[in-house]
Amino acid sequence: MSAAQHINTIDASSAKMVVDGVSKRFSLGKGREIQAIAEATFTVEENEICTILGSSGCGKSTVLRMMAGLETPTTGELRLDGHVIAGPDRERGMVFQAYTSFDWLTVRGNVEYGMRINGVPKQERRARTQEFIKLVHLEGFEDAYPSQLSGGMKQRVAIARTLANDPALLLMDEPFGALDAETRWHMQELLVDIAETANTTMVMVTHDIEEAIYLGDKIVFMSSHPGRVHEIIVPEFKQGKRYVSKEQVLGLDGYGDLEKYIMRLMQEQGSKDER
Ligand SMILES: Nc1ncnc2c1ncn2[C@@H]1O[C@H](COP(=O)(O)OP(=O)(O)OP(=O)(O)O)[C@@H](O)[C@H]1O
Repeated sequence: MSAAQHINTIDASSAKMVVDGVSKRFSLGKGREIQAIAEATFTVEENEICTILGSSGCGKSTVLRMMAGLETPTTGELRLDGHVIAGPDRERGMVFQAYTSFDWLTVRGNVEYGMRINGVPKQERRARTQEFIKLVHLEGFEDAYPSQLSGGMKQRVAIARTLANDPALLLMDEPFGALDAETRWHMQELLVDIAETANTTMVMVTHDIEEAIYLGDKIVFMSSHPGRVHEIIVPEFKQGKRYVSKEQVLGLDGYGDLEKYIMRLMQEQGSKDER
Protein backbone atom coordinates (compact mmCIF):
# COMPACT_ATOMS: atom_id res chain seq x y z
CA MET A 1 0.00 0.00 0.00
CA SER A 2 1.29 3.46 -0.80
CA ALA A 3 1.35 6.22 1.81
CA ALA A 4 -1.11 8.36 -0.09
CA GLN A 5 -3.59 8.38 -2.90
CA HIS A 6 -3.57 11.36 -5.24
CA ILE A 7 -7.02 12.30 -6.46
CA ASN A 8 -7.30 13.50 -10.05
CA THR A 9 -11.03 13.35 -10.66
CA ILE A 10 -13.68 15.16 -8.68
CA ASP A 11 -17.07 13.60 -8.01
CA ALA A 12 -19.33 16.46 -6.94
CA SER A 13 -22.54 14.42 -6.91
CA SER A 14 -22.43 13.25 -3.28
CA ALA A 15 -20.19 15.94 -1.79
CA LYS A 16 -21.17 18.12 1.16
CA MET A 17 -19.25 21.12 -0.14
CA VAL A 18 -18.16 21.73 -3.71
CA VAL A 19 -15.62 24.38 -4.65
CA ASP A 20 -16.29 24.52 -8.36
CA GLY A 21 -13.85 26.27 -10.71
CA VAL A 22 -13.41 29.18 -8.34
CA SER A 23 -11.14 32.14 -9.03
CA LYS A 24 -10.69 35.33 -7.01
CA ARG A 25 -9.20 38.67 -8.00
CA PHE A 26 -8.78 41.48 -5.48
CA SER A 27 -8.61 45.13 -6.43
CA LEU A 28 -5.52 46.91 -5.12
CA GLY A 29 -6.81 50.35 -6.15
CA LYS A 30 -5.76 52.60 -9.05
CA GLY A 31 -6.91 49.92 -11.48
CA ARG A 32 -4.42 47.34 -10.15
CA GLU A 33 -5.56 43.82 -9.30
CA ILE A 34 -4.14 40.70 -7.75
CA GLN A 35 -5.17 37.22 -8.82
CA ALA A 36 -5.34 35.46 -5.43
CA ILE A 37 -6.95 32.26 -6.73
CA ALA A 38 -6.65 31.22 -10.37
CA GLU A 39 -8.69 28.07 -10.38
CA ALA A 40 -9.74 25.92 -7.49
CA THR A 41 -11.87 22.81 -7.67
CA PHE A 42 -12.28 20.28 -4.88
CA THR A 43 -14.95 18.71 -2.71
CA VAL A 44 -15.46 18.09 0.99
CA GLU A 45 -17.46 14.99 1.90
CA GLU A 46 -19.95 14.67 4.75
CA ASN A 47 -18.17 14.09 8.11
CA GLU A 48 -14.77 14.60 6.50
CA ILE A 49 -11.91 16.58 8.02
CA CYS A 50 -10.36 18.40 5.07
CA THR A 51 -7.12 20.30 5.63
CA ILE A 52 -6.00 23.03 3.23
CA LEU A 53 -2.22 23.24 3.23
CA GLY A 54 0.19 25.54 1.42
CA SER A 55 2.84 28.21 1.85
CA SER A 56 2.08 31.73 3.02
CA GLY A 57 0.07 33.78 0.55
CA CYS A 58 -1.10 30.87 -1.62
CA GLY A 59 -4.74 31.76 -0.98
CA LYS A 60 -5.77 29.31 1.75
CA SER A 61 -7.64 31.90 3.82
CA THR A 62 -9.27 33.34 0.71
CA VAL A 63 -10.71 29.92 -0.19
CA LEU A 64 -11.95 29.44 3.39
CA ARG A 65 -13.47 32.93 3.49
CA MET A 66 -15.31 32.15 0.26
CA MET A 67 -16.63 28.94 1.87
CA ALA A 68 -17.85 31.10 4.78
CA GLY A 69 -19.47 33.53 2.35
CA LEU A 70 -17.24 36.37 3.59
CA GLU A 71 -15.76 36.81 0.08
CA THR A 72 -17.46 36.36 -3.28
CA PRO A 73 -15.69 34.39 -6.01
CA THR A 74 -14.82 36.31 -9.16
CA THR A 75 -15.71 33.27 -11.27
CA GLY A 76 -17.06 29.82 -10.41
CA GLU A 77 -19.21 28.94 -7.42
CA LEU A 78 -19.21 27.19 -4.06
CA ARG A 79 -22.09 24.93 -3.06
CA LEU A 80 -23.05 23.53 0.34
CA ASP A 81 -25.55 20.67 0.16
CA GLY A 82 -26.26 21.72 -3.44
CA HIS A 83 -27.03 25.37 -2.56
CA VAL A 84 -24.82 28.12 -3.91
CA ILE A 85 -23.14 30.11 -1.12
CA ALA A 86 -24.23 33.73 -1.42
CA GLY A 87 -23.13 35.21 1.92
CA PRO A 88 -22.39 34.39 5.57
CA ASP A 89 -24.84 32.03 7.23
CA ARG A 90 -25.19 30.22 10.55
CA GLU A 91 -24.84 26.90 8.77
CA ARG A 92 -21.14 27.65 8.28
CA GLY A 93 -19.37 28.33 11.57
CA MET A 94 -15.93 29.90 11.53
CA VAL A 95 -13.10 29.74 14.09
CA PHE A 96 -10.18 32.13 13.59
CA GLN A 97 -6.61 32.17 14.89
CA ALA A 98 -7.28 35.25 17.00
CA TYR A 99 -9.36 34.51 20.09
CA THR A 100 -12.82 35.74 19.33
CA SER A 101 -14.64 35.10 22.61
CA PHE A 102 -16.75 37.89 24.07
CA ASP A 103 -14.69 39.16 27.03
CA TRP A 104 -17.75 40.42 28.93
CA LEU A 105 -19.48 37.02 28.88
CA THR A 106 -18.63 33.94 30.90
CA VAL A 107 -17.75 30.63 29.23
CA ARG A 108 -21.40 29.62 29.54
CA GLY A 109 -22.53 33.01 28.18
CA ASN A 110 -20.19 32.70 25.21
CA VAL A 111 -21.27 29.17 24.30
CA GLU A 112 -25.00 29.93 24.56
CA TYR A 113 -24.76 33.34 22.86
CA GLY A 114 -25.71 32.22 19.34
CA MET A 115 -28.58 30.08 20.61
CA ARG A 116 -29.89 33.01 22.66
CA ILE A 117 -29.83 35.29 19.60
CA ASN A 118 -31.63 32.60 17.62
CA GLY A 119 -34.36 32.21 20.23
CA VAL A 120 -33.57 28.66 21.35
CA PRO A 121 -35.72 28.08 24.50
CA LYS A 122 -33.83 28.45 27.78
CA GLN A 123 -34.00 24.84 28.92
CA GLU A 124 -32.78 23.45 25.60
CA ARG A 125 -30.15 26.19 25.42
CA ARG A 126 -28.76 25.37 28.86
CA ALA A 127 -28.67 21.63 28.11
CA ARG A 128 -26.87 22.12 24.78
CA THR A 129 -24.46 24.64 26.30
CA GLN A 130 -23.48 22.10 28.95
CA GLU A 131 -23.12 19.38 26.30
CA PHE A 132 -20.65 21.48 24.27
CA ILE A 133 -18.76 22.69 27.35
CA LYS A 134 -18.30 19.00 28.21
CA LEU A 135 -17.24 18.19 24.64
CA VAL A 136 -14.34 20.66 24.87
CA HIS A 137 -13.48 19.62 28.45
CA LEU A 138 -14.29 22.95 30.11
CA GLU A 139 -16.54 21.64 32.89
CA GLY A 140 -15.89 23.59 36.07
CA PHE A 141 -15.08 26.75 34.09
CA GLU A 142 -18.68 27.65 33.18
CA ASP A 143 -18.60 30.88 35.22
CA ALA A 144 -15.06 31.94 34.26
CA TYR A 145 -14.43 34.91 31.95
CA PRO A 146 -12.11 34.58 28.91
CA SER A 147 -9.45 36.76 30.59
CA GLN A 148 -9.16 34.04 33.27
CA LEU A 149 -8.45 31.32 30.68
CA SER A 150 -5.32 30.14 28.85
CA GLY A 151 -5.02 30.48 25.05
CA GLY A 152 -5.97 26.84 24.49
CA MET A 153 -9.02 27.18 26.75
CA LYS A 154 -10.12 30.34 24.91
CA GLN A 155 -9.91 28.47 21.61
CA ARG A 156 -11.95 25.64 23.14
CA VAL A 157 -14.61 28.21 24.05
CA ALA A 158 -14.58 29.47 20.44
CA ILE A 159 -14.98 25.92 19.11
CA ALA A 160 -17.80 25.10 21.57
CA ARG A 161 -19.57 28.37 20.78
CA THR A 162 -19.38 27.69 17.05
CA LEU A 163 -20.47 24.05 17.35
CA ALA A 164 -23.39 24.98 19.63
CA ASN A 165 -24.95 26.77 16.64
CA ASP A 166 -25.12 23.36 14.95
CA PRO A 167 -23.30 24.37 11.75
CA ALA A 168 -23.35 22.05 8.73
CA LEU A 169 -19.70 22.89 8.26
CA LEU A 170 -17.01 23.99 10.72
CA LEU A 171 -14.43 26.26 9.07
CA MET A 172 -11.16 26.96 10.89
CA ASP A 173 -8.39 29.33 9.86
CA GLU A 174 -5.15 28.32 11.63
CA PRO A 175 -7.11 27.99 14.89
CA PHE A 176 -4.11 26.71 16.86
CA GLY A 177 -1.51 28.99 15.27
CA ALA A 178 -1.06 31.12 18.38
CA LEU A 179 -0.75 28.20 20.81
CA ASP A 180 2.42 26.64 22.24
CA ALA A 181 3.44 23.24 20.84
CA GLU A 182 2.08 21.14 23.71
CA THR A 183 -1.32 22.88 23.86
CA ARG A 184 -1.54 22.69 20.08
CA TRP A 185 -0.94 18.93 20.19
CA HIS A 186 -3.77 18.50 22.77
CA MET A 187 -6.11 20.71 20.75
CA GLN A 188 -5.47 18.69 17.59
CA GLU A 189 -6.34 15.49 19.45
CA LEU A 190 -9.43 17.14 20.90
CA LEU A 191 -10.54 18.13 17.39
CA VAL A 192 -10.36 14.52 16.18
CA ASP A 193 -12.33 13.48 19.26
CA ILE A 194 -14.97 16.16 18.48
CA ALA A 195 -15.17 15.12 14.82
CA GLU A 196 -15.80 11.54 15.92
CA THR A 197 -18.29 12.42 18.69
CA ALA A 198 -20.25 15.20 16.97
CA ASN A 199 -19.92 13.93 13.35
CA THR A 200 -18.94 17.38 12.20
CA THR A 201 -17.67 18.17 8.71
CA MET A 202 -14.57 20.31 9.11
CA VAL A 203 -12.29 22.34 6.87
CA MET A 204 -9.08 23.62 8.41
CA VAL A 205 -6.45 25.92 6.94
CA THR A 206 -2.90 25.29 8.10
CA HIS A 207 0.68 25.69 6.96
CA ASP A 208 1.84 22.94 9.33
CA ILE A 209 2.51 19.69 7.44
CA GLU A 210 2.25 17.48 10.55
CA GLU A 211 -1.09 19.04 11.50
CA ALA A 212 -2.42 18.65 7.94
CA ILE A 213 -1.50 14.95 7.79
CA TYR A 214 -2.60 14.06 11.32
CA LEU A 215 -5.98 15.79 11.07
CA GLY A 216 -6.76 15.45 7.39
CA ASP A 217 -8.89 12.68 5.94
CA LYS A 218 -8.07 14.67 2.82
CA ILE A 219 -5.34 17.26 2.23
CA VAL A 220 -5.85 19.98 -0.38
CA PHE A 221 -2.32 21.15 -1.21
CA MET A 222 -2.28 24.63 -2.76
CA SER A 223 0.43 26.24 -4.85
CA SER A 224 0.94 29.98 -5.05
CA HIS A 225 1.09 32.98 -7.39
CA PRO A 226 -1.65 32.59 -8.29
CA GLY A 227 -3.28 30.18 -5.84
CA ARG A 228 -4.25 26.83 -7.34
CA VAL A 229 -5.14 23.40 -6.05
CA HIS A 230 -1.85 21.67 -6.80
CA GLU A 231 -2.77 18.24 -5.45
CA ILE A 232 -5.50 16.51 -3.48
CA ILE A 233 -3.95 13.90 -1.22
CA VAL A 234 -5.68 11.16 0.79
CA PRO A 235 -3.32 9.81 3.49
CA GLU A 236 -3.97 6.16 2.72
CA PHE A 237 -1.53 4.97 5.36
CA LYS A 238 -4.27 5.75 7.93
CA GLN A 239 -6.47 3.20 6.12
CA GLY A 240 -9.55 5.40 6.45
CA LYS A 241 -9.30 5.44 10.26
CA ARG A 242 -9.10 8.34 12.67
CA TYR A 243 -6.81 8.11 15.66
CA VAL A 244 -7.25 10.34 18.68
CA SER A 245 -3.63 9.59 19.61
CA LYS A 246 -1.41 11.75 17.41
CA GLU A 247 1.64 9.79 18.53
CA GLN A 248 0.08 6.68 17.04
CA VAL A 249 -0.42 8.37 13.63
CA LEU A 250 3.14 9.73 13.59
CA GLY A 251 4.38 6.20 14.27
CA LEU A 252 2.40 4.50 11.49
CA ASP A 253 4.19 3.09 8.44
CA GLY A 254 3.77 5.60 5.66
CA TYR A 255 3.58 8.76 7.79
CA GLY A 256 7.24 9.63 7.23
CA ASP A 257 7.01 9.02 3.46
CA LEU A 258 4.02 11.32 3.10
CA GLU A 259 5.63 13.99 5.27
CA LYS A 260 8.78 13.90 3.11
CA TYR A 261 6.70 14.01 -0.08
CA ILE A 262 4.77 17.10 1.10
CA MET A 263 7.98 18.76 2.35
CA ARG A 264 9.38 18.40 -1.17
CA LEU A 265 6.22 19.96 -2.62
CA MET A 266 6.60 22.87 -0.17
CA GLN A 267 10.27 23.31 -1.08
CA GLU A 268 9.46 23.30 -4.81
CA GLN A 269 6.88 26.00 -4.14
CA GLY A 270 9.36 27.97 -2.04
CA SER A 271 12.02 27.97 -4.78
CA LYS A 272 9.39 28.89 -7.41
CA ASP A 273 8.30 31.85 -5.24
CA GLU A 274 11.93 33.07 -4.97
CA ARG A 275 12.41 33.06 -8.75
N1 LIG B 1 -8.79 41.80 0.84
C1 LIG B 1 -7.70 41.63 0.08
N2 LIG B 1 -7.31 42.62 -0.77
C2 LIG B 1 -6.24 42.46 -1.57
N3 LIG B 1 -5.46 41.34 -1.61
C3 LIG B 1 -5.81 40.35 -0.79
C4 LIG B 1 -6.93 40.42 0.09
N4 LIG B 1 -7.03 39.25 0.78
C5 LIG B 1 -6.00 38.48 0.35
N5 LIG B 1 -5.28 39.14 -0.59
C6 LIG B 1 -4.11 38.61 -1.31
O1 LIG B 1 -4.46 37.32 -1.81
C7 LIG B 1 -3.36 36.43 -1.70
C8 LIG B 1 -3.78 35.22 -0.88
O2 LIG B 1 -3.98 35.62 0.46
P1 LIG B 1 -4.47 34.62 1.60
O3 LIG B 1 -4.54 35.39 2.87
O4 LIG B 1 -5.67 33.91 1.14
O5 LIG B 1 -3.25 33.58 1.65
P2 LIG B 1 -2.89 32.47 2.75
O6 LIG B 1 -2.41 31.28 2.00
O7 LIG B 1 -4.03 32.28 3.66
O8 LIG B 1 -1.69 33.17 3.51
P3 LIG B 1 -1.17 33.00 5.04
O9 LIG B 1 -0.79 31.54 5.23
O10 LIG B 1 0.04 33.88 5.09
O11 LIG B 1 -2.27 33.44 5.94
C9 LIG B 1 -2.20 37.22 -1.08
O12 LIG B 1 -1.37 37.67 -2.12
C10 LIG B 1 -2.91 38.37 -0.39
O13 LIG B 1 -2.08 39.51 -0.35
